[in-house]
Amino acid sequence: MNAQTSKSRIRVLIQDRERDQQQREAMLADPDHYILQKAEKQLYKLVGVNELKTFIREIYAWIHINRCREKHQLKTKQQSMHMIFKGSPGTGKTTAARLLGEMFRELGFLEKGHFIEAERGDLVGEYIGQTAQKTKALVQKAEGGILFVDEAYALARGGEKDFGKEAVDTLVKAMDDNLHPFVLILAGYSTEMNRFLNMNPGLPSRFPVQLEFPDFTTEQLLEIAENMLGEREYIWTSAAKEQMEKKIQLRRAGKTEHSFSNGRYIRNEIEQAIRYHAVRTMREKKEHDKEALKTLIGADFK
Ligand SMILES: Nc1ncnc2c1ncn2[C@@H]1O[C@H](COP(=O)(O)OP(=O)(O)OP(=O)(O)O)[C@@H](O)[C@H]1O
Repeated sequence: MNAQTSKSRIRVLIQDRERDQQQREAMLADPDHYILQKAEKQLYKLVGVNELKTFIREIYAWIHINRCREKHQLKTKQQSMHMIFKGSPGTGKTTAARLLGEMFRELGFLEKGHFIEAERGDLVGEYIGQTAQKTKALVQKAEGGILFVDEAYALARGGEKDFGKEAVDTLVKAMDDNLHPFVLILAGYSTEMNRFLNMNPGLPSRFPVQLEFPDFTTEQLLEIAENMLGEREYIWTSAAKEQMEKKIQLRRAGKTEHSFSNGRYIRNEIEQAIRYHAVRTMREKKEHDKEALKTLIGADFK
């Protein structure tokens, strides 16, 4: 490292330390406000998902006001936070669940806020007694955090005699256990989730929070793409954007319901374009200027 680089590195470290100190002071002065500001920054990065944004703001307000009420010796009561997320693939359900885990931890609603993702195979066993054991073990792992069950309706696949029913019953029992709190999120496509909830009349009322994650419009997908590029320090030309727009339209048209994977499709396309850009740039020149290193063109989205 030469003298100039080490000086600038030290400057960055000092700046980092000063920023940390400022953050600590802001946090100590008004913790709830600080956490809300931090969350707003993360929400700002999410495109669409208006129901989720409204819900998160409600949670902040509720927890904050509860703390104020406590100071005035007014009653506060815990609310059940188990949730249903409905939406197609790639509409942000997992992203939202992870974000909620982090926020619940910061707000003191959950002790750890960690995220455990499970599907039918993780909960359901093959012989009598195994399902309850497997499900309880997962719930234990999720204690203090989020248990996210994707494609939850798969638990009802085999009907009354299937072990999936035992998994649902075990989950329901664990949900009411206030001594070992966790947040259960059942996720999946809207139609299948509605059918699943209708088949289990005791379930809907146990999930007071039900959020819809609608498919993104083409404009929203382009905005997501632009954000992803920004995060990775890339930009794109208008021809590249047009090319991406065409690809989205074609892709969507060729897909049946639920098979278009929204944000995940965009992430894969961006990552592929970045690889194409690397090959093209390497082939074109030996010396690369900054502009060329960060600019994706139409051909990168071929
Ligand atoms: N609202 C959003 N704003 C920006 N990016 C998003 C948004 N929703 C999803 N993404 C991005 O799309 C990708 C897929 O999202 P995610 O895994 O959360 O979807 P999902 O609904 O859980 O999908 P699946 O049901 O198939 O598991 C991630 O890279 C994520 O960052």
